Amino acid sequence: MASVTHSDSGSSALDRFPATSEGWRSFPAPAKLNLFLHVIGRRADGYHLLQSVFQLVDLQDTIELRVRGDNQIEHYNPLPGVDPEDDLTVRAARLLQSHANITAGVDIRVTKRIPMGGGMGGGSSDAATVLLALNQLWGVNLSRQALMTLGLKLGADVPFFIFGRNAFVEGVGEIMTAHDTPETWFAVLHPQVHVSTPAIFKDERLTRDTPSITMRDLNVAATRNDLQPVALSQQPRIAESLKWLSQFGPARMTGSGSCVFTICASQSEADRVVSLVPEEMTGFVARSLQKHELSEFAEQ
Ligand SMILES: C[C@@](CO)(OP(=O)(O)O)[C@H](O)COP(=O)(O)OP(=O)(O)OC[C@H]1O[C@@H](n2ccc(N)nc2=O)[C@H](O)[C@@H]1O
Ligand SMILES: Nc1ncnc2c1ncn2[C@@H]1O[C@H](COP(=O)(O)OP(=O)(O)O)[C@@H](O)[C@H]1O
Repeated sequence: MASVTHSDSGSSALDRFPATSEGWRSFPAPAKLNLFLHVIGRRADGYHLLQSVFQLVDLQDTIELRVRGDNQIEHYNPLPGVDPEDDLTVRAARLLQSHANITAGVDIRVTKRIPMGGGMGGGSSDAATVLLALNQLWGVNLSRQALMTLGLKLGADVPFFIFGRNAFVEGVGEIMTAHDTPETWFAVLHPQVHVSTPAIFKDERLTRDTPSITMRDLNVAATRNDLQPVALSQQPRIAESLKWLSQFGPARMTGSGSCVFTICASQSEADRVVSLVPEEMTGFVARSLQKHELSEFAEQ
């Protein structure tokens, strides 16, 4: 185990994220879209075997961190409805602290922009950013693979954000193959409903036997989101958003919902779609990213 003090200096990876006079550094936590999501089986422990392409997008939360000399972990601005001890940022910091026997602590502030429970991986991305940033700030220097294994304990989407590149994802979310995707603009609708991921996976109507595909044969047009029919039946407002967005092109849900998206030919087309969104819905434009900005915070 690393013997660590808060070595918040001398690391070139941190230079792009300078500290304020009060010692805070700001780090991005990008969202993801699932370009498709197939459920191909179920493990003995009930977790589902998935195949999906995960796409990083430029909608981001901001995580501010300030290393402490004592071992306390303090969340400065808890999210409404989330106990600070349940917040994935706090859980990520505690997990790394105990895993690596760290004697330092950290103060945490989160600025939320990614819709919660929207299937865009916000909580998982926040956790991944904390793991990546503290890997540097606390001088832990875990490898990318070790951080991904640790991150999986927090949630199935966390390893992807630590991997840091668009990927064909398999297993329960831990098997990753880099998959380059074209520069794309997305129009995204948030139906303002929260979908419970466990409730979707538990639903007996869920398709769990989609045939496995290989990345080489991947034809995104021939794919789907197997969680979508169940989410639509649980939350009719998702169906309304999907119907509205489908006027502009093929639209589908991301993850376990509730956000839905369509691919646009250009930024101006995405802007146009979002400008037409009716008042009772919320829409935004998202641009594809090729890489997580913190990807060099863990060694290969
Ligand atoms: C469906 C996906 C696809 O990206 O995303 P989201 O919509 O949540 O972003 C993920 O696999 C979700 O990941 P995440 O939100 O981290 O889920 P977790 O906290 O790990 O799991 C919540 C619950 O969902 C079920 N679950 C999750 C993942 C999986 N492969 N099989 C499952 O059966 C389990 O019942 C688990 O207890
Ligand atoms: N930092 C966090 N950001 C968002 N949600 C969090 C966070 N920490 C814990 N959660 C919990 O995780 C739930 C799902 O979060 P989120 O990642 O936003 O959705 P999804 O898994 O659909 O992408 C939230 O409703 C909330 O209770």
